[in-house]
Amino acid sequence: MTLLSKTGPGFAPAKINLTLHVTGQRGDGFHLLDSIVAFADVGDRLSARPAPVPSLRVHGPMAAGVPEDGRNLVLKAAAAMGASAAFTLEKHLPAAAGIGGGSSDAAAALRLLSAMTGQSPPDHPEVLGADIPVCLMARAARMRGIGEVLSPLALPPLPAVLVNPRVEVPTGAVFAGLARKDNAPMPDPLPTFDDPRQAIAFLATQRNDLEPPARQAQPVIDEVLTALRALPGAALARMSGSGATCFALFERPDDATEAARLLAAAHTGWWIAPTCLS
Ligand SMILES: C[C@@](CO)(OP(=O)(O)O)[C@H](O)COP(=O)(O)OP(=O)(O)OC[C@H]1O[C@@H](n2ccc(N)nc2=O)[C@H](O)[C@@H]1O
Ligand SMILES: Nc1ncnc2c1ncn2[C@@H]1O[C@H](COP(=O)(O)OP(=O)(O)O)[C@@H](O)[C@H]1O
Repeated sequence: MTLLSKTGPGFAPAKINLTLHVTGQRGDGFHLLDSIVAFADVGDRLSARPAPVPSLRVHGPMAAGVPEDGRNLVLKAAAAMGASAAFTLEKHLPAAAGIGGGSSDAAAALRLLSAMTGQSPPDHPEVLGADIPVCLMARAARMRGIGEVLSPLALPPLPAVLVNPRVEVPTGAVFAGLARKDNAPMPDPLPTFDDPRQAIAFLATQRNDLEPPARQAQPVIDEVLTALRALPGAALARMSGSGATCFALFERPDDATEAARLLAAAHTGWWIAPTCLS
């Protein structure tokens, strides 16, 4: 299990798509989305110090396989700002997992460089990655367009358990596996939620359209969803983003903590994090 406190511009929280409707496709192949996005209190930690040449060192429990060269979104973000720093990234989130780890790291780099240089982040961060605008905002939002159209959303804090079965799912391949690209959007405006129970009841009527193609590519996602649905107090279980990370929502934080403990005992190879989404 992993647990981190949520503070500072270098904190790169996990992004969770509580819903993810694919409503169309642009001429350039990118898909139009309608998604409720929330952020966890688990995440990576990025630090930066001024340096004449950009560099990156990655360490931490999920560092294996994460590139330290120009392929890393942290260095791509620095290049987009025309700024230089020596970065250290403490990696706690699994990569290629549907929780925007790389995007959240890139957003943290933009925040840190902005504070360091006084420059504003780029006007179109979606050019770096569709999830980067919402990760720059790092608070609950309705996300539309390909990810660049954002409206802040008031969500009650939602106790949750995140689970990744340690298989990587490439985002582009999951979009390519969609049977339909013109699915219905969410209602507009969205309802308001006074408490977790109301929010969960609404979310249960919505979808993640990427779930069927991701489950086809990685059947272990079915096993994760079944295990989450069997947990005491789990009110809703669903996949985030293009997978394979799934989440269960609870009405009470203690139930999420206990559920994560039970699951970690039964599945020692899975990445499991109790959290609160907001
Ligand atoms: C699906 C989502 C939902 O939040 O999350 P993840 O599964 O990545 O966490 C995001 O839209 C992913 O955003 P991000 O991971 O930044 O994607 P990008 O690097 O921009 O694009 C990777 C590939 O995904 C496809 N893509 C991505 C976003 C989008 N709106 N339409 C697409 O078709 C494209 O094939 C693109 O080449
Ligand atoms: N800082 C980073 N952390 C993790 N992966 C990164 C990072 N920068 C670039 N990548 C590359 O981006 C790919 C997608 O990673 P990630 O953003 O974690 O996935 P997802 O978009 O599914 O949430 C990985 O396969 C990895 O090679």
